Amino acid sequence: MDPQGKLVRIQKLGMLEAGSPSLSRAVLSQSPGRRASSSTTRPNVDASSQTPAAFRTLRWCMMLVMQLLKSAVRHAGSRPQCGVERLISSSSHHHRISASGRTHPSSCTDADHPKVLITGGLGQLGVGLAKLLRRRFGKNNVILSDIKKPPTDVYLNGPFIFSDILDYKNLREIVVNNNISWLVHYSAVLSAVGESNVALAKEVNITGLHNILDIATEHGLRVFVPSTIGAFGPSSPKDPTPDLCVQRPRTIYGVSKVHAELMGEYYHHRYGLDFRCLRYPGIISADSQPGGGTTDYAVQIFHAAVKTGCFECNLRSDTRLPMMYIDDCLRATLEILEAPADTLISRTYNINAMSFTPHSLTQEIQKVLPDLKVTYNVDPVRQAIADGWPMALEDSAARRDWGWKHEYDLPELVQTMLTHINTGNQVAQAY
Ligand SMILES: NC(=O)c1ccc[n+]([C@@H]2O[C@H](COP(=O)([O-])OP(=O)(O)OC[C@H]3O[C@@H](n4cnc5c(N)ncnc54)[C@H](O)[C@@H]3O)[C@@H](O)[C@H]2O)c1
Ligand SMILES: C[C@@H](O)[C@H](N)C(=O)O
Repeated sequence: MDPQGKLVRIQKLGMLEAGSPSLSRAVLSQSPGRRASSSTTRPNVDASSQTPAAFRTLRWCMMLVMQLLKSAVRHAGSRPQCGVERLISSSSHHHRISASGRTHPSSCTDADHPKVLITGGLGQLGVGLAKLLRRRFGKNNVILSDIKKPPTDVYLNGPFIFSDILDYKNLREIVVNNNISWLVHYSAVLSAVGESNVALAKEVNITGLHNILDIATEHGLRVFVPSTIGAFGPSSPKDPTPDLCVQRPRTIYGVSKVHAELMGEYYHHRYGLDFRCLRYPGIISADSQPGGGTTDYAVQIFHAAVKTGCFECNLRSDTRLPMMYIDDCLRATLEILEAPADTLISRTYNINAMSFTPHSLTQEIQKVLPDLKVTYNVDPVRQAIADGWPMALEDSAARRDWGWKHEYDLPELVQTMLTHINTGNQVAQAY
């Protein structure tokens, strides 16, 4: 790591940015247009005597055009969309991307698409997001990365690279060598694991985030960092929790996520970083396991219901939390990544889908599997965390600004999860 060098680079970026308007003012003050006003007092001269001035004018015009072209190229680099896509995303209020991501126009070549790096990609969400983005942008344009060894099917399904977000130099090398234009930052230590290893959570969630933001700023990347219902605390309004309200979380996970929201927004305003952030509810998925959070029970109960018919829940039966099916979460992520910058009134949005308690989830699963038995053995650490979290998120700004709309409520969630897990089991048994 090279904090000193990073600071100097960021300062340089700031100076360049702050310096550019005065630079253009200086160029303009020397412009022939300004000189022309003084030349109006000159006596009439014939065309041949104007040649040096005309030449200077021409040269100045060419320089101006070059400047404009350079800035257009820079701009295109930070918002990499081909013409057809730009049309699609500029109407994203009305245009819905299917969860399969198959709406992308065939006229775009691989080179027109963003080149995406996903950090922490082998957790609950990364592989699914890579699938969705690869369908949309092409297999080779989406690189998964993590510090773990990928399962063979993941390794074979598209580019995978080792990346430790705490290794600044290595991260920068990956961004440069792969011409990365979008960065999805999924590496994190989640709420329950964070409470059992605060030092690790601080390192990964705070130092790691600093590396990501500095590299994204240095290379003009669009960067997505997920936040969470865990960014709120016991003193936040709970039902529903608005986008803007008191945020005093009591976990290191929550503190680090509020820090991420604020740092990202600060870099956006200070350096023009294209930072985008969604506060996810607890995410439910069938074919990937949760990584040590407070909402994990809501995934584990489905597997237990299908495999053994019994489940021991570590939260109280009346603990109501916001939850979302993974397809909705990943589609929201793609939608905010593609939203035209001028539609984003804010850089951090709540997204909401459904809320349930262990009891109401059990009842819904019992409609399909009536023999399911759930007992309760409350984990005080997880329960204390959940008691400080929202019951529902207020997400009208996301719905208004970039057309967010969830598709899965509790009955669809239960049906889809049970179907996926059953199908997965049948496929596994067939081998
Ligand atoms: N899953 C949810 O319910 C949920 C809800 C809200 C927000 N989020 C956020 O979404 C993101 C992804 O969540 P997830 O559930 O996939 O998390 P996860 O815990 O399942 O996966 C995190 C990944 O980060 C990796 N990682 C840890 N240290 C690293 C390092 N030094 N360098 C690179 N990678 C490292 C881990 O190996 C792991 O694969 C996280 O930022 C999380 O906070 C998730
Ligand atoms: C809610 C979310 O951030 C994560 N699933 C956790 O429980 O920690």
